[in-house]
Amino acid sequence: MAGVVGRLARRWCSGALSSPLQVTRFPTLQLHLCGPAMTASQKDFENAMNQVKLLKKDPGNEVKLNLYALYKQATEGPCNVPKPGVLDFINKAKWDAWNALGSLPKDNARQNYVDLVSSLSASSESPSQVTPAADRKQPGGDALVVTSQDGITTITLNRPDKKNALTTQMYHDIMLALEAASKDDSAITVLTGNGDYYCSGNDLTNFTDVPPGAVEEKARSGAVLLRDFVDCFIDFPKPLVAVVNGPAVGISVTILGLFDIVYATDRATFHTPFSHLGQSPEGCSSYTFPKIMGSSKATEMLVFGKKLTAREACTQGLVTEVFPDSTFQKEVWVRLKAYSKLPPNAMRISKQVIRNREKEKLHAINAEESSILQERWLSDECMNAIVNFLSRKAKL
Ligand SMILES: CCCCC/C=C/CC(=O)SCCNC(=O)CCNC(=O)[C@H](O)C(C)(C)COP(=O)(O)OP(=O)(O)OC[C@H]1O[C@@H](n2cnc3c(N)ncnc32)[C@H](O)[C@@H]1OP(=O)(O)O
Repeated sequence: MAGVVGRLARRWCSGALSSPLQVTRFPTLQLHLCGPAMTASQKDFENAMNQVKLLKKDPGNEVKLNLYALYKQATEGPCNVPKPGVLDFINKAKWDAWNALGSLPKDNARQNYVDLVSSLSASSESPSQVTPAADRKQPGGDALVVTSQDGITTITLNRPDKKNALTTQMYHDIMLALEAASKDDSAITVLTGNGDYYCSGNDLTNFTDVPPGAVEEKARSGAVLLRDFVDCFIDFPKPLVAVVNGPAVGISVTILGLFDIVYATDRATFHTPFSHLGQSPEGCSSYTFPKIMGSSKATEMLVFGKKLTAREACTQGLVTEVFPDSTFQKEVWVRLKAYSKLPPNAMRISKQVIRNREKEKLHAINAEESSILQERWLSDECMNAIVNFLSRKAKL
C-alpha cells in the first residue's frame, strides 16, 4: 500500500497537480512560514521529494495539488503553459493550482514544498517520515531510500509488497549507501524497513533464473557478494542502529549482531530458519550469536530455527530495547535525535575501540561462513526449499 501511495504521490507531486497553498489548513506549515525567513537548499528540496515516496497515507487530492504546484513553481517558476480545456479536469486542476501561485519566487516555493512535506511527515508515524529527507541517488530505483537529516542517515528498505526481501541489486545499493554514510556529516546511521515487515531476508528469487551450467558460478558470485556485504557492516565506522519495525528473517537477523544498537517494536519477531532452507548461518552470527546469548540459545535459533519474539530477543541480548508498537516510531526517533547531537568524533572513536579488537576475527568468520554457504546453495536441500517456497508449498 505504501508503495502505491508513494508512487501515486510521486506522480502527482513531481510530474505535472493543485489549489493554492492553504496555509491555514496546515498548522505546522503556517508556523514555519511565520518564522524567520528561511530558504531550503536544493538538497533539502531533493530530500523532501524523496520523503514523499515514503508517505504511507494518501495525503488527499488537495494536498497533492499543493505539492504539485509548489514543485512546478520551484523548478520552472510561474505557470507558463496554456490553460487546459474545461473538460480536461485533472490537468485543469493542476494548472489552476500552479497558476494560483502567481509570481511566488522559486526559493519560496521550494521552502514551502519542504515545509509542507515536513508537516505531512510529522503527522505520520513512519520512522523515515519523522526524520526524513532523502538526498542520495538510488541506483536500484525505490527499493532503497536513503534519507539524511538531524545528524542521522537513514537507509530504508522499501519493498513492502515483498516484505522488504533483499534483491541482489539491494545488496549492492546498501553497500553503496553505507559507504556514503560513512563519509557524510551524519553522526549516526540507521537501517529500517518500510511497511509491516523489517525484512524477510534474502529474496529467494535471487537463486532462480540461473541458466543450466551456471549454477556453480551463481553460487560463487553469491558468496563473494555476501562476503562483501557483511564486510561493510563489520567495517562501518559510525554508530549503526537497527530500527526493527516488524518481523525480521534470515540475513536481516544475523547481521544484527554487527549493529551497535537494535531497537524493536513489540510486533517484531526474529527468525533464522537456515536448516529449514538447507542453508547455514551467515552475517558472522555463528560467532556473534553464541557470544551474545550463549551457545545453546544461539543453537536454538541458528540450527533449529526457533523464532524469537522481540521480548525474548531483548532478554537474550540481541535487541537493545523493545517499544510498544503504538509509540515505537516516536520514542525511537526522539531517542536517536538526542544521541545524534553527541560529539560525532567521540562516538566514532569509541565505536572503533570496541570494534577494532574483533575486526580481524569477524572478517575471517565472514569468509568462512560465505564459503560454507556457497556449498549449501548447491545442495538438494537448499534447492528443494527454494522451489517449495516459490511454488507456494512452503512458508516459514
Ligand atoms: C547475495 C546473496 C546473499 C544471501 C544471503 C543469505 C541469506 C539467507 C536468508 O536470508 S534465509 C531467509 C530467506 N527468507 C525466507 O525464507 C522468507 C520467505 N518468505 C516467507 O516465508 C513469507 O513470505 C513470510 C513469512 C516472510 C511472510 O508471509 P506472509 O503470508 O505474511 O506474506 P507473503 O508470503 O504473501 O509475502 C508477500 C509477498 O512477498 C514475497 N516474499 C516474501 N518474502 C520473500 C523472500 N524472502 N523472497 C522472495 N519473495 C518474498 C512473497 O512471495 C509474496 O509475493 P507475492 O505477493 O508476489 O506472492
